[in-house]
Amino acid sequence: MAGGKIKKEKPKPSRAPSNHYQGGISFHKSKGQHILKNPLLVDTIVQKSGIKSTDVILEIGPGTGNLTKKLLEVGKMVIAVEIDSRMVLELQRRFQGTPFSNRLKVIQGDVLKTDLPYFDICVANIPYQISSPLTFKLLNHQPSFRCAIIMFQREFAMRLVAQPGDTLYCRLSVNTQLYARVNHLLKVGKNNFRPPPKVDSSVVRIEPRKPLPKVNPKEWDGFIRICFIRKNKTLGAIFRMKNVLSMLEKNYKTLQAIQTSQNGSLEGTDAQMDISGLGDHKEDHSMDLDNGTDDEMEVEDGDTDVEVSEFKEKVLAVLKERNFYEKRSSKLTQEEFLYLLSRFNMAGIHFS
Ligand SMILES: C[S@@+](CC[C@H](N)C(=O)[O-])C[C@H]1O[C@@H](n2cnc3c(N)ncnc32)[C@H](O)[C@@H]1O
Repeated sequence: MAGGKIKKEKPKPSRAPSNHYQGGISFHKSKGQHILKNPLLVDTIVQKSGIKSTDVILEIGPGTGNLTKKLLEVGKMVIAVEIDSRMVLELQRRFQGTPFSNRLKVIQGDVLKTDLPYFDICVANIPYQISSPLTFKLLNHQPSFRCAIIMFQREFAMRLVAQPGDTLYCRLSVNTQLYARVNHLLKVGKNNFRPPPKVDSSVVRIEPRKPLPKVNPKEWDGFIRICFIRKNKTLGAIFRMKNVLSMLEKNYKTLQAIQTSQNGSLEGTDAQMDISGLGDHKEDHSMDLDNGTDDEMEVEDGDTDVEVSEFKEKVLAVLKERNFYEKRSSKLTQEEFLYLLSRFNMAGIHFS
């Protein structure tokens, strides 16, 4: 071999231990099947969850059971909802005959269509495509649970926790934070999963507010949708838009007609109502974040001004209080949104 190059063997990249059970199953991307393969990460998630030995834990999408096993070690009981019958079989095989088997209940089905039982805490590495409806299904769950520790796509997680003024502050942030305190717990890289997803992930803690705010979810949703039509425009500009004003005027007249005929009122619309509809944030999955306009709805806004009408004056009078007219949704706090909605409602202006 004189003169020949000696080929040095490249050191193999150090990997996180991956001795977790994979069950020899092929994973379906369409079901968001990215299995946690790093046991150290699973331990960290469980430790950060603050599970008590008396807790009934809800796990969504247990897969082959890598997280499930750790949850069974610390909690009283695990209720796991899994859509894929192959995974359900794998779980049964894995825990059969172990001391865990009578503390694990597996429900086969789509979590979005399943009536969830009582639980104290939810810990889950979920399929990312159901992030938004699942979050609002959980927040709508009664009796309320202590907290949920959930792995989300990083960008979705950052939207959940975004504060007024942050680029990612959007309808999803405002809606979630109305019903829960949300904290970012942990950044998780792609290589902790098998197969690795295309995007990075984050673990978030969601703690439902107790009591829930007294707000009509439909009114709130209608109002917030309008405020975020163009989140960087002033509220004055948004509420002068022809489509917005004519929609509000239609609501106003309908409600006036109902009240006159029934001598009724709009009471009885508190937080007991279903909030799961707030999970419609399709636009929030977008990875296309050009200059903060990602959260905007499709509306015509060329023809902004309608002729000065009594109704328009009514709307603008509310906005001129505390100078909301000049403010933008991208910087408005939860309290300001709640205040403004209550002022609109008091003026007879409704959003649903
Ligand atoms: C990201 S994997 C997590 C697997 C496992 N928890 C882990 O961390 O290794 C998501 C799991 O959710 C399941 N899943 C997908 N859609 C679901 C749905 N709508 N309802 C319940 N489970 C679902 C998948 O089959 C898969 O097992």
